Amino acid sequence: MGHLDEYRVEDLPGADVLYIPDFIPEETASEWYQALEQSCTWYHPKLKVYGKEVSQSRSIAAYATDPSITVKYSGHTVNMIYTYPAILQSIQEAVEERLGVKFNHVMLNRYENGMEYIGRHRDTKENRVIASLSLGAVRTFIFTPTKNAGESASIKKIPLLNGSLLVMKGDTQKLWRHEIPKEPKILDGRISLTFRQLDL
Ligand SMILES: O=C(O)CCC(=O)C(=O)O
Ligand SMILES: [Fe+2]
Repeated sequence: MGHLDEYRVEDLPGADVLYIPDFIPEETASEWYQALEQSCTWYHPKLKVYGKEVSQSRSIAAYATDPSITVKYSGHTVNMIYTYPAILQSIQEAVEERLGVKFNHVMLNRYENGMEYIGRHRDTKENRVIASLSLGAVRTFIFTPTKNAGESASIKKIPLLNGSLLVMKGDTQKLWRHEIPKEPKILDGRISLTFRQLDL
């Protein structure tokens, strides 16, 4: 991904993050948003939190290229679909072409408004590269360093624009956590497509 060096995000010691603000034009982003809202298998996962069943606020949809790929988190086995809708297939190909890497899984998140969020977390290191395409409302992505990121590391906020692409790779998951906090003033929806590489 050396051809994308100009998009490297500074001030994230030990991490390896690219941010392409204008990956696709806003008009395309709006078209894709509507198409995905219609064609994906959205649902609210039921998670087990401290032994209690709770419904996750943001909805998700998940696809994989190979039937051996399964994903589980917080006691929930993800409803994985092994046939991509045509629009999703072409989006994945566009991302693969731009980055020069292949993905075998995509997890989509739909945040109805600023009350829906994703808590601070790390994704598994199995995810060598995660590319996240943002459609819709601008939401703030926050990186928080773990102790191992070093003394100089501090919180970094990136407003993820409509049509932008954020790529996390290398030791990013090992040394940093990330989240999208609640922003109650935001009334519009956002969809993110997180393309991933899982081991078969
Ligand atoms: O919505 C996003 O951009 C981030 C989602 C995320 O961190 C995840 O799905 O692991
Ligand atoms: Fe994540």
